[in-house]
Amino acid sequence: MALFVINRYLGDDENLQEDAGEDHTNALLERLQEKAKAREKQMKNASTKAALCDDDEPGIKKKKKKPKPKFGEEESNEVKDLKNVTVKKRKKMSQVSSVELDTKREEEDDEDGHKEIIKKKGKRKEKTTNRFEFQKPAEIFNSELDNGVEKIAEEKHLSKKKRQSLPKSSTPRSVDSSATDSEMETDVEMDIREPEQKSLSGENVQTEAPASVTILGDFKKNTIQQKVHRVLPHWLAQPSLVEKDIKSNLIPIEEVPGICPKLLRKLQHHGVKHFFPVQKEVIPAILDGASNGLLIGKGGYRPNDICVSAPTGSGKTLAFVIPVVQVLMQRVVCNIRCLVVLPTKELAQQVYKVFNTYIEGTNLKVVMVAGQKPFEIEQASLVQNKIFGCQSLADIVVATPGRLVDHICKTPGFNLQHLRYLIIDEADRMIDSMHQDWLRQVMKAVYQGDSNVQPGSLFRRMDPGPVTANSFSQLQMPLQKLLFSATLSHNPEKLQKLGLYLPRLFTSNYSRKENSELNASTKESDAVKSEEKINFPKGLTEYYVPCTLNNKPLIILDFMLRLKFNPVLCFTNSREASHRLYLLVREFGGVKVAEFSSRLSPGERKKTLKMFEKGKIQLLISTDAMARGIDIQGVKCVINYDAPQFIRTYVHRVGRTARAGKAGLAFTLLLRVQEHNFIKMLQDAGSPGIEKQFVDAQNLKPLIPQYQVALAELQSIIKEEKAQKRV
Ligand SMILES: Nc1ncnc2c1ncn2[C@@H]1O[C@H](COP(=O)(O)OP(=O)(O)OP(=O)(O)O)[C@@H](O)[C@H]1O
Repeated sequence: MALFVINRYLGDDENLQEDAGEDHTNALLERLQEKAKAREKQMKNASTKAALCDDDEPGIKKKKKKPKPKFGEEESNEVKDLKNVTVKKRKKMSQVSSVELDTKREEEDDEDGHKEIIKKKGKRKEKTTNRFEFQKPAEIFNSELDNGVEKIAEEKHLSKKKRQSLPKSSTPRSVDSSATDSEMETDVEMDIREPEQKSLSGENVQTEAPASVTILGDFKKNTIQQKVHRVLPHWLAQPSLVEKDIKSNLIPIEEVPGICPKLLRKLQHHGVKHFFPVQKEVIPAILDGASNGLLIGKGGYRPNDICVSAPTGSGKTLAFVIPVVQVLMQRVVCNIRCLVVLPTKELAQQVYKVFNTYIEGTNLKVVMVAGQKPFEIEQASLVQNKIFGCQSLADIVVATPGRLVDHICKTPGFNLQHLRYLIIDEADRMIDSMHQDWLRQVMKAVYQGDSNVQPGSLFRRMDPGPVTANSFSQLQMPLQKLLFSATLSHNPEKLQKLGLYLPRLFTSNYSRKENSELNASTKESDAVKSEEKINFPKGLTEYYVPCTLNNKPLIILDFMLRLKFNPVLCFTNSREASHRLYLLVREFGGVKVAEFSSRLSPGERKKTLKMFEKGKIQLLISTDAMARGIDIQGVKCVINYDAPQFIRTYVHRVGRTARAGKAGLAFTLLLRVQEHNFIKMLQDAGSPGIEKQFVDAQNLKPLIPQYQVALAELQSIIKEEKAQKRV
């Protein structure tokens, strides 16, 4: 019976009858023992793996005892074992792949019955524990399990001791470096991290998935080149160099080729015996573009457009006035051949004056349309109505963009079809004002007569388009754009807005080293640097004066009364600030002061400028209306009462002194909070260096009583002004 039961158990019942005997009984018993051993081993493995999963929890104490498998449950235990192996493999895979897979692994773990673990533990802890599982050799892990919680506690104690004995820097802290010591000590993870660290340094550590496992979607970390290196167009990368130092690079006017004797005499008559570096380079280039006369370019080709970037006060105005006057002197019929566009009325007035000086004694006529005079008067100065049609009265028009567009749209006979030169002064500022649409209007006016040109006409103007054999077969009446600024952008995207034709760049913002670097491999940072670098006038000395909001006006008074700076041009950031400071200094007394801002009418502004030029005003307080281009002889000192926000503004403000190779001083009053950023802005722009200039508080003390009185006066004046405004 016993044999029968054993045979049934071993699944041999069909042989029971045939093999009955003593040998057979012994064999059966042996097999039974083997089977029992195998089952015991399986059970042991199963319980170990279950404990392994439980051990994921911070409290290993929670290790659950697995119910003993019953007969007939072997198969299900094997399946469980297989599942455990799969979980391990998956975890190994997840370590190899990126963090992105973590979420997926969480889901997989969930499916495998590890929900509780994931819920209870933070993500950081879970990752650490998982890593331990794959990297730690199985023997260490099993022995820990065998010895139970007590052994682990013992090890914890030992490892803590070991850590304490190690120097701080050598204590390995990988993931949990941010956690506090107390946090780590309460966590069993720290105990098991010790062997992990050891295994990390060991050679046999298996960090990759086993060869039998195929990892789908595995990837290697490739460094992707994210930055697109910018390559400057050749004309920007290879500009013509304009020397920065005016004084040591003067050239006698006779040595510059192509200037007619009449103009040379005129130059000498006005005290110009030498050309400045920018004039030496640019005048011949403009003359060269018209070497075949006014109506066709050199060799019949359209001449290159020209961009000039040279420091403030370096003589850019004369660099375009002289060649334009020389070329236009050849004209027979009066038509608008040159249009100069500038941002402000005052600047237009100044350039108009220079043109007038050099057209004297020729048939040329220059007209200014900048809103200084009523619109009708400007119209009458531009066009004359005759029996046979409208006749232009101007060869050269100097204009501000707004007024120019008004005349293009509203003045009958205002004709730009014969325009030969379009000069854009303060070009960077004019690019910024492109939203006014003035350039499109001008170009439309220049090419509008295209369809009306007679078939037999010798010269015609075609809308610029692709260069074809046909476009070359016609003689083109060229339009050449000339751009000037002290802070001309070298940014091709910005310049592209101007629709330049094969431009040539003349610049002082340039060094040979920088250029060769740019040329070899135009790194973006280099390109940006060269783009932002600005040249300051050689004779300029820059200072900044640390101040507080309260002592700012006192510092200005100290400069004027004690240090006797005269004449001083002082800039504020708003017309209100200009007005208040003007009133305060006026009420304080002892200084001839005036203000210059849009508060004044154009007439008042003109008068103020004249008085300042004549030395009748010691301190002129202005907004940025005067920052650009204004050329006032003898300004020895510029003070930035308010620090400018942009480097371009700073460069143009301080550029009102140290002009034409002379010396000049620039002071900027800086609040403590402004100092760092301001100095950095200047350094980035390539300033030769700004020095700190302290004003002794003792020097300001004697001014305080009178200053208090002036302040009280100022308050009542402001109140009155506000009341008047309301009425
Ligand atoms: N060759 C020269 N010889 C003597 N003086 C000159 C010469 N060229 C220009 N100047 C004088 O230098 C001063 C500055 O010239 P200009 O106004 O043209 O400078 P700019 O480069 O246009 O300055 P900004 O960028 O500030 O407009 C003017 O007073 C001008 O008369």
